Amino acid sequence: MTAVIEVQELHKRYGDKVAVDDVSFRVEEGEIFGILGSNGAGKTTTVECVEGLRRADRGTIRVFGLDPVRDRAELTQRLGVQLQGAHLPEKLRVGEALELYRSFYRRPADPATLMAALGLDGIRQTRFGKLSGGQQQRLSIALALIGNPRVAVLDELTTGLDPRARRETWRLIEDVRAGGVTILLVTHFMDEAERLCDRVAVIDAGRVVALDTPAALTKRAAADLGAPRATLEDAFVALTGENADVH
Ligand SMILES: Nc1ncnc2c1ncn2[C@@H]1O[C@H](COP(=O)(O)OP(=O)(O)OP(=O)(O)O)[C@@H](O)[C@H]1O
Repeated sequence: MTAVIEVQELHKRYGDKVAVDDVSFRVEEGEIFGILGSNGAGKTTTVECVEGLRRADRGTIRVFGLDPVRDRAELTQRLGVQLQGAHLPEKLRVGEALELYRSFYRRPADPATLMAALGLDGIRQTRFGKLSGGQQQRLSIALALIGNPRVAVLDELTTGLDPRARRETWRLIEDVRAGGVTILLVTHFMDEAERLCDRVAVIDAGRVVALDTPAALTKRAAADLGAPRATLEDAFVALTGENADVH
C-alpha cells in the first residue's frame, strides 16, 4: 500500500508547553484514519502541521511525498481542509463562498452537487453571518471538498450537527472515500470513529498511546476489563487521561 500521509516523530511546543511529543503515523491511500484524543491532547496541532499551517519544531511530514510547508502551493491543489471553527466574512453568501473557493483550484468539484449532498441548496443566498452553527459546519465541509481533493483533513467533522445531518455527513464521507479520497479525521465522537475509521491513533498528552483498528482496540479493552465486550469509548477511557498509567 502507498502512504499518502507520513508523519515521523513530529514534535511541536508552544513556549514551555509540549503540544505534540514525537507523534508518528502513516495514512494509506483510500483510508479513513482517525485521530482521537481528549481536549488539548494535540490533535489540532498535529493536523495543522500536516496541512502546512504550522511549522513543526522537529520531525518529518510528507503528504504525497511533498513537504507541507515547502511545497504548500502544490499541496493545496490536492489537499482539502476543514478548519475547526473557521470564520468567513459575515456578508458573504453560501453560494458565493463556494464559487470563491472553487476559483482557487485547477479541477474543482461541481458546487451544485456538493450543495445538494450537504443540504445547502435552500441556503445558497444566505449570508455567512446568518447561518446556524450546523449550517456553518456543513458549509465548512463543502469548502473542504470543493477542490476535489485527493486527501481531506477534517477536524471535528460533525460537531454541532443534529443526528440526521450527522448521518448524512457520514454517508457523504463514505461516498467521498469510495471515490478514492484519503481522509484524516479528527474526532471526539466514538460512534463516528467506529462507523467511519479504518484505523485510529489515540493521542494523549501529545503522544500516540494506541494505533489500530477500532475493532482491535475494543477487543483489547474487553480483554483488559475481563468483560465479554467493550466499546471504543471503554478503550479510549482506559488509554487516556487518569487511567493511562495502568497501560
Ligand atoms: N497557539 C497556541 N499557543 C499556545 N498553546 C497552544 C496553542 N495552540 C494549542 N496550544 C496548547 O497545545 C495543546 C494542544 O492543543 P491542540 O489544540 O492541538 O489540542 P486538541 O487535541 O486539538 O484539543 P481540542 O480537542 O480541545 O481541540 C493544548 O494544551 C493547548 O492549550
